Amino acid sequence: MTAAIEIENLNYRYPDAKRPALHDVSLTIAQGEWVAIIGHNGSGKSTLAKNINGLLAPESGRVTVAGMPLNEANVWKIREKVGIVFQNPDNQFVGATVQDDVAFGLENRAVPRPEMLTRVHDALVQVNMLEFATREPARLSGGQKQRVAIAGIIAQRPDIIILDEATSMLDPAGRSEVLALIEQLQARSAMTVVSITHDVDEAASADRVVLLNDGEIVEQGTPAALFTHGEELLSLGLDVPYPERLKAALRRRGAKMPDGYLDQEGLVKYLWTLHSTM
Ligand SMILES: Nc1ncnc2c1ncn2[C@@H]1O[C@H](COP(=O)(O)OP(=O)(O)OP(=O)(O)O)[C@@H](O)[C@H]1O
Repeated sequence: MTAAIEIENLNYRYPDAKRPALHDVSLTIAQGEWVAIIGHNGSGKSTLAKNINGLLAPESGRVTVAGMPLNEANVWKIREKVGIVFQNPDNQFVGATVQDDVAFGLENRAVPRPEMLTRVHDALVQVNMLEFATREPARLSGGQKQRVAIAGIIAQRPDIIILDEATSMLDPAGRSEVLALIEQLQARSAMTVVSITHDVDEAASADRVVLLNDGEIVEQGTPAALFTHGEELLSLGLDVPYPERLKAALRRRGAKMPDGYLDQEGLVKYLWTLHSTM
């Protein structure tokens, strides 16, 4: 299977910066995979995303997206394959209504009107926002706004969706709405998802987590493998998922807790077994 994204020995330095923002980064992301990129502020996450869709050009190294080498000749074709959802839902709206907004990217690409209507309808169904089609985006909740932003992207049928801190400005309800949607999209349409995030709970939903520190990949693996190194993550200024924090707190109070990573469901099951042996 061809990789969705292949990054080989990528180096990037901002003009006049003393240190490179990315140093010798190599990363292959399979089609249909969900990879979360985590790291403290300034570790290079956004710079990496901008190197994937050609907003920045590497100093050295190679980036291949959907089988195409990223270069001046391919950059526009590649941007059609990669949709990015940004952090602030309020900065992403251009349409007066939800449906206009979702149609905007298609109008720009001169998609014929009947096809455009079908795609807008389908995208709104997928994000469960069809009943809001004629509403003003400004009046929606944060989670709903991000779902509309995602509809605008999926209407364009990209192969890859990058979430650049897309849930960080949302309240917990909005965050879970958007995460549930991403999980569905990935499962149903085998879309490749790259989520750049500070939110370890979002990272815990991914297939693989990549940890960046000072522009380098310092660790990667399944969320279960990575989050068992809770202490190390904390030392890098990162949080650990709630079940791991609860586990550590219970251990401090003398409860016997398993060593391996537990997601929320696993922790609940384990707590029941503790309860039934008390
Ligand atoms: N436009 C710029 N010009 C110069 N240096 C920059 C620029 N943008 C980012 N940097 C620097 O590059 C490094 C990586 O920044 P980047 O924004 O990629 O990190 P990040 O992990 O996305 O951070 P955050 O979580 O705060 O968004 C940092 O040292 C940052 O100060």
